[in-house]
Amino acid sequence: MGNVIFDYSRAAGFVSAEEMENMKATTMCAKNVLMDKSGAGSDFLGWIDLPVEYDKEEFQRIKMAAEKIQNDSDVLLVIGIGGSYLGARAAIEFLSHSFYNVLPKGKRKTPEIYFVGNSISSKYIHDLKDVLEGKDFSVNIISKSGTTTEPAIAFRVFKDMLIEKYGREEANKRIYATTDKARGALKNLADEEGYESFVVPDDVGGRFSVLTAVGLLPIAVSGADIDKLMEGAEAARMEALEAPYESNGALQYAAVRNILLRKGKTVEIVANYEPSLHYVSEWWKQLFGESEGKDQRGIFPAAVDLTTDLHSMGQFIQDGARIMFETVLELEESSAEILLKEEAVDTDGMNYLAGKSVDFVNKSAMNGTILAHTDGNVPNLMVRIPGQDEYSLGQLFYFFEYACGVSGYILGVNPFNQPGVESYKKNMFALLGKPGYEKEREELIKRL
Ligand SMILES: O=P(O)(O)OC[C@H]1O[C@H](O)[C@H](O)[C@@H](O)[C@@H]1O
Repeated sequence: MGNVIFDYSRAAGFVSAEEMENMKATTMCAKNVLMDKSGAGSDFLGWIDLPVEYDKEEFQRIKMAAEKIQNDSDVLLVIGIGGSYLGARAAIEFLSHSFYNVLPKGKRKTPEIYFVGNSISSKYIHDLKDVLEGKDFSVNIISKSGTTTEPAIAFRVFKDMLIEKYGREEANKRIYATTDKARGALKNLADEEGYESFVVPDDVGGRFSVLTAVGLLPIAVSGADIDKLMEGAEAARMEALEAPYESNGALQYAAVRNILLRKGKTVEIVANYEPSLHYVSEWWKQLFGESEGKDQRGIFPAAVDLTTDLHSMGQFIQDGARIMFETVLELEESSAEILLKEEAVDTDGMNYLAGKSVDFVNKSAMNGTILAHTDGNVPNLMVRIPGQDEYSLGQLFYFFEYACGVSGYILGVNPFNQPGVESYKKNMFALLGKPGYEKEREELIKRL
């Protein structure tokens, strides 16, 4: 089985071997701070050992719950936001059929899976209720704090719908709560109602939680092999912890992005050439955005889907303000082969591609774009993903998490908190009239 590879050879004109060597001491120091647990946010480092020290008993329960949901539900609703949402969605979209939810029965043996509670859209909730009509469904409510507004609202709606359909007792058997092991509103409710519960460990922050029950239960319901996912993460952990700087992809990625930042490259664009990687990019954006964007510092994490966005954002990347570098997620081998045929009349001028595969065209577009962007002064980094499978994805998740921890310490921030997220919440609570926010409400209303 192949390994996820970090390759910055295409950025050689922007990052020299000497600069990399000069960054070694800083990077190794950041790594040591991470491993010694001596840095800021060190209460949240449980993710480092997850691939080897996860709760095996709970892992079995996750598999059993997934099997029950597969057997008694046409649909699973996954309710969560941020780190309680993006990892599962990234994995399911990457590992499943591109049209998973609409495949005819027989072609898909596992339930349809919909994500809700990741916005406050009435229309979205309303329309999802229509989808559920006449279908058996279960709910996985995921919230570490148990008090996040978006999932709490969605949970109210769909819990009601479950109770109406099945009665309270049966509804409670169809609700799976993933939350804090001992505290919080959701934990209390789960205990009172007897929902099957899974744990978000205290020392694992939301954006680092994909390899806990937060990600694993929905991923298992989709039919993906969560053992292989953990094995991939374990392999990447071994490399991240043990390989020397010169051959350690995660450390090198952390070093290169900080070298580029110090040269004024304040935006990193993750680019993929496969639609099924779209949510991996979204997951990556939260990981790096919440970890590094603080104290008026950080690299702004952006993402494009290519070649789609070459017809929209491509102009800016090639030719706009020179503030960015690009990290290409390259899927080494497509999981499907489509061959182009020769047509009798070559109206569209595409006959020169007859006999070639669509993936050959995609890879040529990718290689051409990398050279064009590099020529346009956008340093290009590559992360090679060996295959569209669980083992590769487990590696990819861990690779980015580890690089993120090290990179945050190089930057000099606490990579494991997110104080800035509270500001909008305070204003929203005040405007909603939440008890305790009366004074803030008065002030805000004057400003509106
Ligand atoms: O799991 P929860 O407590 O509901 O949190 C869900 C998300 O919302 C918060 O506002 C944080 O910014 C995220 O880091 C977190 O992943």
